[in-house]
This record gives sequence, structure tokens and C-alpha cells, in this order.
Amino acid sequence: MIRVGIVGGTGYTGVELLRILALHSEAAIVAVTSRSDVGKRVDELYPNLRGFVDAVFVEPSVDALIGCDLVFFATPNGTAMRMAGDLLARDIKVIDLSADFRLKDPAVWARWYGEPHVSPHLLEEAVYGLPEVNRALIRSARLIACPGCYPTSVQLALLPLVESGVIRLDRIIADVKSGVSGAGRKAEIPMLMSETGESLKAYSVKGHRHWPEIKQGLEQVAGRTVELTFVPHLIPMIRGIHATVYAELNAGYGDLQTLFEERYRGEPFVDILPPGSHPDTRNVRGVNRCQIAVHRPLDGNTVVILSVIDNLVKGAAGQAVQNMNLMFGLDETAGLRSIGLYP
Ligand SMILES: NC(=O)C1=CN([C@@H]2O[C@H](COP(=O)(O)OP(=O)(O)OC[C@H]3O[C@@H](n4cnc5c(N)ncnc54)[C@H](OP(=O)(O)O)[C@@H]3O)[C@@H](O)[C@H]2O)C=CC1
Ligand SMILES: CC(=O)N[C@@H](CCC(=O)OP(=O)(O)O)C(=O)O
Repeated sequence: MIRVGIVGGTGYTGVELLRILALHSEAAIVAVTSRSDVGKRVDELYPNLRGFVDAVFVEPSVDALIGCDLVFFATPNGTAMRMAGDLLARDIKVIDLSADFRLKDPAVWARWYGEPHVSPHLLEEAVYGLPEVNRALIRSARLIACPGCYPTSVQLALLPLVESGVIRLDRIIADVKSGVSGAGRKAEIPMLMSETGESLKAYSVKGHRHWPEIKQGLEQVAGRTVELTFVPHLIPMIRGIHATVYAELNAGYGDLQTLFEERYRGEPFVDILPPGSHPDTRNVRGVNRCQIAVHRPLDGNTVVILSVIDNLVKGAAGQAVQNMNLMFGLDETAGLRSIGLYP
């Protein structure tokens, strides 16, 4: 059994980790932290876990996590980078769901996250936890930086095109919509139902934190500079991300449907839909799955890729458990095989 700790067990990705890990045959939840609910039973705060999780929230401290084999951080940015080094020094592996170890350049991190990185020495070692790209590195990693939710949907949509060189790398547009759980569980006026309901809005058009992350991932596989326009939107649903990605094809591209099917053949959590499909976020609700459709509009030289995930699962907690499975030599799908809720 892998002895698992969760820092930030009261948030949306934390409770999603609990939901998945509670049914995982190889994981035992031994510590769950919260600053605001110390001493309270986890299933008192989250009655959906009654009968499945027998734990009480403890203060987030390294001492409380000793005895774990692995600690997940489901915390705001800037938290994991203050504790990960002490855990690694005690041979405790770390999977961070936040952005702390995603960007390789500490100066870029400081620019987008507003404070200097306090553990820059760990950035090189950290493996970006997108299994569809870094599976071999993840297997031997001690520290995983789980991709952000938007970056997961956008990179999976673009990887086959970028790797094979069939698109122009200076004209990529990602128009992406997220449900409100993407913003976490904190109380904020813009996230009230009366603010988000029956309304759709773009935000951070000038620059969003996930832009440098997506760009870094695509440039790593392309081996050269990528120019990307990324516009996130908030949409009145709870879970789900829908990415519409546009790129311009170079001359001589082949059958794009086959390109995607072959690139993701054998990938347990990427599903290339039949030609002409329009993926629906509903079909991936609650599951660790990315569904993708490839389109060629009649006019022009554009390819349009549609990509949907559940931001809390393939965009966060599910992907984190997929990484855990790889790090501990388990079946990659352990604890993650399920079917999306419909309707
Ligand atoms: N929501 C999403 O769809 C996704 C989120 N992420 C990332 O995952 C991380 C968690 O997100 P999410 O679950 O939505 O966030 P929430 O705001 O819902 O939860 C944050 C959790 O962290 C705890 N926490 C807050 N500050 C600290 C601290 N200083 N030290 C220890 N614990 C702390 C909170 O509990 P308490 O205050 O009681 O300690 C709470 O349990 C974030 O970095 C987010 O960017 C990544 C992909 C998708
Ligand atoms: C809908 C919504 O607000 N989404 C969040 C996603 C942030 C997130 O999860 O970002 P990190 O994982 O990089 O911290 C946002 O746009 O800020």
C-alpha cells in the first residue's frame, strides 16, 4: 500500500483526490490537512465520503506528513514550494497540483506568480506530469508538477500537430472555456451564481498564467519558438473545460484524423472521436479522460481541434493519480477506470 498524504484536503481538487484515492486498491490515505478545519472529520465536511474515508483534518506541517510515501499538494500556488524540499529530504515523494514546479525558469515563475520562487533548485528535477509526453520520466521522478487544467486540454489538442510539423507554429489560437470549479472553493464575488449564471465572459486576454506553461510545453516538443494566443473564458457550469484550438496547416499535411489516432493509440485516457464529432464536456464529467475531435472547415487552410476534459479530473486530481500510478510502478489506470456521468 502507498501511504498517501494530501495537503489542502478541503479544496475542490483535494476532495476530488480523496474521492479517487478512497477507491484505489493500492493507496491508503494517512494524512489530510486543512488550516481552517483542523480536528474535524473529513466526512463531516464532505458527506459524500462517508463510509469511504476515515480521517480527521490535521495542520499542514512536515511533521504531520512523516510516514507518508507520497504527498499530494492541492494547495494555492506558493505553498508546495515551501514544503517540498523538506519532504523530499525525508524520502517522501511529492505530486504538486499547483503551478509551483511547472515553469522551468524561476524568473518566468516570478513574473507570472508575483513572488520569487523559494525553491529554484528543485525546478530542474521536477517532471512535468503530462504522461502522454513524459511517461518515462514520470516513472522515475520524485517530484511531479501536475499540468494546469487549461494546459492539459490545449497541449493534448496540439501535440500531434506540433510533433509532426504539419502546422505553422506562429499562428496558434486556443479559445478555451472553463467551468467555475476551476477557480477553486474560495468565496469570491465574481464566482457567485448571480455573477456567472446565464453569462459567458473572457478574462485575462492580455495574458494568463497558463500561457507561459502551454508555450513551454509546446516549445519543448517543437524544439523552437511557438507563438500562441490563449484566451480563457468562464462559462456557467461547474466542471469541465472545452478548448477550441485553431492552427494553420503547412503544405503537404496528410490525413489528420489518422495522425491523431496513431499518436494516441494505446493512451488510456485520450479518446479520439470519429470524424465530424463535437465533444461535449458532459461526457467526461467525473472521469480522467480527454476527448478530442479533429475538424477541417470547408474554407481556408485551418485545422480546428476540439478538446474536452473535466478540469478537476484529467485537469487535476485524476491526472495526479495517473502520475502516482506511474511513479509507483502500478497499472497506469488503477483507480481511474470509470465512465462519465450522463446526463
Ligand atoms: N480547480 C481546478 O480545476 C484546478 C486547480 N489546480 C490547482 O490546484 C491547486 C488547488 O486548487 P483548488 O483545489 O481548486 O483550490 P481550493 O481553493 O479549492 O483549495 C485550496 C486548499 O488549500 C488549502 N490551503 C490554502 N492555503 C494553504 C496554505 N498556505 N498551506 C496549506 N494549505 C493551504 C485550503 O484549505 P485550508 O485553508 O483549510 O488550509 C484548501 O484545502 C491550486 O494551485 C490550483 O491552481 C490545478 C488544476 C485544476
Ligand atoms: C475558471 C478559473 O478561474 N480558472 C483558473 C484556473 C487556474 C488554475 O487552476 O491555475 P493554476 O493551476 O495554474 O494555479 C484561473 O483562470 O485562474
